[in-house]
Amino acid sequence: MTDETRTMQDVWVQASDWLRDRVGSNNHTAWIAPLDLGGIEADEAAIAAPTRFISDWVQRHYADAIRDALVHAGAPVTRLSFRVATAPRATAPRKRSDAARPTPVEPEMSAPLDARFTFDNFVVGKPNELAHAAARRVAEGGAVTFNPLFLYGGVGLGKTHLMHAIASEVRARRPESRVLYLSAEQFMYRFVQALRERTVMDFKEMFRTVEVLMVDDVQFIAGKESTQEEFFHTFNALVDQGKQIVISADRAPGEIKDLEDRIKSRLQCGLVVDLHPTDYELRLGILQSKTDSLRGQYAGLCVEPGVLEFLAHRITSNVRVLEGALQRLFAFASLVGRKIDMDLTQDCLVDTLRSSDRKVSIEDIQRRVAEHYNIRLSDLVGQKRVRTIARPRQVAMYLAKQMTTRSLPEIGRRFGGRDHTTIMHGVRKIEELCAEDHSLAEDVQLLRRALEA
Ligand SMILES: Nc1ncnc2c1ncn2[C@@H]1O[C@H](COP(=O)(O)OP(=O)(O)OP(=O)(O)O)[C@@H](O)[C@H]1O
Repeated sequence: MTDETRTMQDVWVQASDWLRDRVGSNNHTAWIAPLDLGGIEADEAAIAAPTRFISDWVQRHYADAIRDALVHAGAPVTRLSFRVATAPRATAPRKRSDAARPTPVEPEMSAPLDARFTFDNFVVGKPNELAHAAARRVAEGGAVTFNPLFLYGGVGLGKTHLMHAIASEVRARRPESRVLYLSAEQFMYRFVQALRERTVMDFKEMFRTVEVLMVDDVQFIAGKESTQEEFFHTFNALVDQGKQIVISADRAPGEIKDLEDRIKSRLQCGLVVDLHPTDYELRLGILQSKTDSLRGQYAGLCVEPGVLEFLAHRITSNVRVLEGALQRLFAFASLVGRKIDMDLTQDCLVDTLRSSDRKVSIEDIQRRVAEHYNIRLSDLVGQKRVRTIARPRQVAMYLAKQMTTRSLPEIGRRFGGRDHTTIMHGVRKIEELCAEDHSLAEDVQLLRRALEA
């Protein structure tokens, strides 16, 4: 071994240790440990990864961290190049070439977990309490009581947060059990790669030997036939073995278009839980919790009374937007040296507040439609079937579907606990009628404009 390679290894060992703190030890094992530092030329470091998948993932998620780590270890690099190494690595912590066959589940199969997405950091309120309880139940382990756990809900309501929390908790409680967490997109990507490289048997074997399989955003496989087929078999094999499966999606299984019926019905076999849109109390709770952690980052900054209540009241779209607004307030206040009060909030969040203003709620729609047709709101959401009430009700259902991001089951709930198929029927009916009935089409346009105003 030459001096030069020894030095290179020293640099890499030091950088790799530093990265462990930065990315967390699970991510380190999965993504950093398999890498090698091939060499440094001028200001460019050559990083060797054992597979294309790892190489792509690391480039997308850890390039900046690796650059920082190398600088920290005394190598002033500004650029990285990646290559897939075929030769056995000299200092590999996990040498693939040493293994007689691949370990049943390679750590790199699992996507990295965000260390902030834990149960401790998840604020529980009425809209998410069932999803939270079910997620906790799965994370605790023991006999599998529902399989799969299917979590669904609109954008930014905490699905991924709960998925990561389950995976982290299982790994912490039972480090020996293999938890595989990945998005449906990664599942497809790996499957296609296995087809290309003729390693489908390894692929099957790897998936079928996990204890807990977690697939995020499963709606992604809709319309992708071979991936669906493979997913179906993987799913069945794991359920047969009594292994836990957790799935998330942006809508209920029955509502995912272009998903095979047999998969839909499989997904509905376990516990299907909806993360409801947040209510005021939950938003306020989340803001308070995030404020506590931001105070740690921005020492000396505090939030004046009334600001969090104002935000919880005005930003109702989703938690991601709420979080982003609060972060922006802290960053802005620290930059301009002002306190976080109502004035600063109005100055800093003009755009966010304006776009929230444009949001229409199902309640607004119902109220407006009831007024327009001169019927009582209670009748609009009630059970009467006379045409003079049933038709306006369908108009309101149609507008709710068109003008809000709420799912059909969610709309059904707001219309006196109706089934999502009833809502779908109502929406279609109005679509059809509008094509032939001008006065109804005009009514709908009028209502829409009034609601948007
Ligand atoms: N109840 C909650 N408590 C604390 N943070 C939350 C809660 N719900 C959501 N968040 C935060 O909101 C952000 C968005 O959540 P997450 O990424 O889990 O959404 P999602 O439902 O997976 O949405 P998408 O479908 O867009 O990926 C995250 O930063 C998450 O930590």
